Amino acid sequence: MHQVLFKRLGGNEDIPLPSRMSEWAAGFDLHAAVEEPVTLAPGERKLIPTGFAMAMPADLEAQIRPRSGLALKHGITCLNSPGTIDADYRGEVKVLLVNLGQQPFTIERGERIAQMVFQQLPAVAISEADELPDTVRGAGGFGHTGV
Ligand SMILES: O=c1ccn([C@H]2C[C@H](O)[C@@H](COP(=O)(O)OP(=O)(O)OP(=O)(O)O)O2)c(=O)[nH]1
Ligand SMILES: [Mg+2]
Repeated sequence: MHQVLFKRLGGNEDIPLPSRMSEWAAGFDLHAAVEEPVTLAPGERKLIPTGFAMAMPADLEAQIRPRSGLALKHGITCLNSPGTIDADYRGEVKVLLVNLGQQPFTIERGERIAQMVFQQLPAVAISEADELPDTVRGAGGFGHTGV
């Protein structure tokens, strides 16, 4: 079990910490810590605060992903999906929402706007090489096997 610390930031005692809505949910839902309702016009993007900062073990990352219900019903998604929370980030976690729908969408304080999924990262060390090992695919990509 990985221990992740959430620190509620001042004035947000009423905002729930990220939580799973079902026992085996992959994502912890994030709540908007906006002081007043915020409206996104069609095509508009805004950075929405969540009211907490966090600390997780160094081999974890957290991904901020859209909620499919908001995407389907209102065209609301995360512009930088999936957003990346680095293990050494101690600032407020924020969600970059964009309205791809055709109607304005208003975010109320406390509303669930996105979800956070934790991932374990492999240890990686990079080194420069003059040659790379051959493969059957080689440099083929971007649909070279057909559609
Ligand atoms: O949706 C997001 C994406 C990022 N962050 C925070 C946590 C993350 O650790 C930090 C940096 O994010 P990222 O590496 O994606 O952005 P960057 O443009 O590379 O900024 P930096 O130079 O600060 O790494 O910003 C969020 O709160 N929400
Ligand atoms: Mg970065």
